[in-house]
Amino acid sequence: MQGVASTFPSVSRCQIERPSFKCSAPTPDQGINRLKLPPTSLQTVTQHNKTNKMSDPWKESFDHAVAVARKAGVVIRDALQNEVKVMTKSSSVDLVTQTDQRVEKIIISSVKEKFPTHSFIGEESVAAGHPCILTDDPTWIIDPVDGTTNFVHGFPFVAVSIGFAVNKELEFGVVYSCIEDKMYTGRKGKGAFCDGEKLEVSDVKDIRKSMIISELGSNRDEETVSKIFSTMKKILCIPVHGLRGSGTAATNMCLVASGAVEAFFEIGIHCWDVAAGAVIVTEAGGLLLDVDGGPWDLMSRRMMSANNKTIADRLIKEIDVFPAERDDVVKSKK
Ligand SMILES: O=P(O)(O)O[C@H]1[C@H](O)[C@@H](O)[C@H](O)[C@H](O)[C@@H]1O
Ligand SMILES: [Mg+2]
Repeated sequence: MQGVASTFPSVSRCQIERPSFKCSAPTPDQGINRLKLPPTSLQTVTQHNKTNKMSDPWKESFDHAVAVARKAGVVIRDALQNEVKVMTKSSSVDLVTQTDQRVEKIIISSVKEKFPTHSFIGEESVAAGHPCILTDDPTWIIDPVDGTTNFVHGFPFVAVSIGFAVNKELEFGVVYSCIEDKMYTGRKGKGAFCDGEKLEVSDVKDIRKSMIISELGSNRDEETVSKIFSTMKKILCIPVHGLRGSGTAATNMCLVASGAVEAFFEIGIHCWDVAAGAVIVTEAGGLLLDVDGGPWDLMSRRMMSANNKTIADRLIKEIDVFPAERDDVVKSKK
């Protein structure tokens, strides 16, 4: 499928001064699914690796995703110390920086080198005109900087998000919340973790005891904004304990997985915002639905992720749905 974008579009620029961050050096991964081999002969080790590859075919890809996400996070943290050149994509509030583009190139080129047959869907490659179609190929679904607006303003929630799908099914997700220095991971059938600690969604069933997270998005069409606000008003007035937004869908989903909030929903997100988080939430015991209660679809740009169906169904009743064009719509070339 599509490869790395050689050049990203050049768009309108302005400059912004931001507060600088002081960040500690990253710590090594603490026991994230590390393979422990007993001391034994080379032959047995080789045999063990072969068996392991068959029973756990995506382990190498997963380990690589964790390593490259951490490396990307270091690049993002370093970039926070400097002035950022801000460019725009679909509208004046859809921001992109050279860091988004650079980090995506770093991730894709490192994956290509190790796994030359794999495919990619990356936020900035798609912005540069690459197709956003999921095939049966092993596919890396990448948001190099989830929370670009946060990054531009120095609001301290920014994540590298890497989802991985095979035969159109998500196999693992890695979200590195790089300013907090938290590594979230999920692998199909193998659980979800944050820095090696197992994650579990909250067991709250009473919506009146819940905390919900959502976003205002980057659509400034008045009718859409009214629907977003009317939804939030209705949810607040249920009442719920609180309504929050971190500015990154990937981080929001990790907060559902961690049990810090009961649910995250948004219309207008893209597949790269939620592919990794989807695995992390489900592996932590949560569920994913469409915002109308139907089955969730990665390309639909709609997401309801919750700790349980009682909470999800109650929220779905209050959502004023608005249209968002699917990610996999093939645009005709003019
Ligand atoms: O563009 P990036 O990668 O920063 O991602 C988006 C967020 O993930 C959304 O939840 C959020 O609502 C915003 O639309 C934001 O753009
Ligand atoms: Mg994003």
